[in-house]
Amino acid sequence: MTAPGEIIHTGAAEYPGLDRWRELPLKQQPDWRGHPDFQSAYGELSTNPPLVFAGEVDKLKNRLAQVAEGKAFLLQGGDCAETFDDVTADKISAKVKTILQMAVVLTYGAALPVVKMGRMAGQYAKPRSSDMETRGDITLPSFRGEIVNGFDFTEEARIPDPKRMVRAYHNSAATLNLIRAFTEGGFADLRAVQQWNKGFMENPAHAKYEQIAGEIDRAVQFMQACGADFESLKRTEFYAAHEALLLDYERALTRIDSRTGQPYVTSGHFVWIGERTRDLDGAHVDYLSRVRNPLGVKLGPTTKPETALELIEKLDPEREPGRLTFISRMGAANIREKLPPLVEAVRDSGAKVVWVTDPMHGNTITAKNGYKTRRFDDVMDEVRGFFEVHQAAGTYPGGLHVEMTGDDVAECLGGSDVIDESAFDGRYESLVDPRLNHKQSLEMAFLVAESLTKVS
Ligand SMILES: O=C[C@H](O)[C@H](O)COP(=O)(O)O
Ligand SMILES: C=C(OP(=O)(O)O)C(=O)O
Repeated sequence: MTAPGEIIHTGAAEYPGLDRWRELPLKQQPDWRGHPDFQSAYGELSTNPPLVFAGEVDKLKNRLAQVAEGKAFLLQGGDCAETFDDVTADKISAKVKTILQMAVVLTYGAALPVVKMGRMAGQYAKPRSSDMETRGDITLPSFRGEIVNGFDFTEEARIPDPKRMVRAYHNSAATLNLIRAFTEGGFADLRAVQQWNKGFMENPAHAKYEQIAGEIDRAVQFMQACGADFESLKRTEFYAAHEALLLDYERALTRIDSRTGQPYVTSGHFVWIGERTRDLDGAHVDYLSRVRNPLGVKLGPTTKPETALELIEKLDPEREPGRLTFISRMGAANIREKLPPLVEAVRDSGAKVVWVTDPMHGNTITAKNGYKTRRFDDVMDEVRGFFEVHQAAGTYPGGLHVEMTGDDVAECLGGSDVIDESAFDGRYESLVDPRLNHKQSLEMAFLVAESLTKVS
């Protein structure tokens, strides 16, 4: 049996310091190192092929360096928690389609390239506020994402099972394969994406976006008339991102890049550290400081300016362009007060990070009928606050990070095609946090495009 923290030699990449995290406080993990299947699952992941290639990861870092310079915009979107059952062509294509649609609208608004990234192909681990969940008089371990345990409220389902990491790996591979096929194989054709957006405009609830939708349409027609190379516009880059929460999984999928001799997390192109695990002396910050991927860190309302600066020091000591993205998730009520000191401190330090807004996680409420939800108006208010703060500080609002889906779910309240609480029964599918549905996601893109048109 392996003691917690013991280094397991199963072929996983060896690199000086890479295993230092094992000696540090490690939050939000299942207690499964003694499970009879742990070693074999870890071993299998350690020798499986990487899901992404380090060269692609470097390319993304270059794209993010452009964002940090204010020359591109970043869109990160996808599920709160991916599920194994949702690894289907329909669900994946709906998500990719929605992100591409949003990206076209944002590209027009920003008049800049949009870096497209899914919370996809790896977003299987969830941090929880509480280790236990109680329903009636039964208390069981919390659901921690399908990479760890099952959602069903039974004792058996909630036992962490390391074999789930292997299933998550294979599901991520299948998802990534389809994303690559879609985005390389013609699905991303700008003209097709524009046709999908026309479908959105047919709903009278969206008439207020007519002007900007018409402008985009004319721009596409103009490009066509000028003989623009639509062949090259049939393909697009699309990157995979997830929270690097489960360090056994991330460690097992770390590989040494044969070109540079440097370690990369190969479970996705971009990984982020969550609000609950970003302790300066914790295992997550240490581990991710040692891999070469571009990294995100979530910053909630309790973040102090000096913490943001120390995170830069730890995660990006070389000040490498595109290395670090700060994803603020303050809540609509806080952003105008809490974000400015952070943005100003980072600006004054001379460090260049990408600033992204996550307008979801600070705006969670419980609906009267018990569902976890978010109001579309609060989400949009936080986005507006984000732009205002950056405008006042003379810094660049670099992107959006949203929990969304391509399906017609009812999880967040509001939007022009209004969702109210009565729609939750039957159309609420998320296993953890509420997502914007397809229409709400596009509506957000139109609203952000309007703000960007004013900024640019
Ligand atoms: O997605 C984020 C977190 O996992 C989630 O907000 C935690 O939710 P909880 O407070 O229900 O545990
Ligand atoms: C858990 C998440 O966010 P945060 O760390 O900001 O709470 C998330 O993005 O899934």
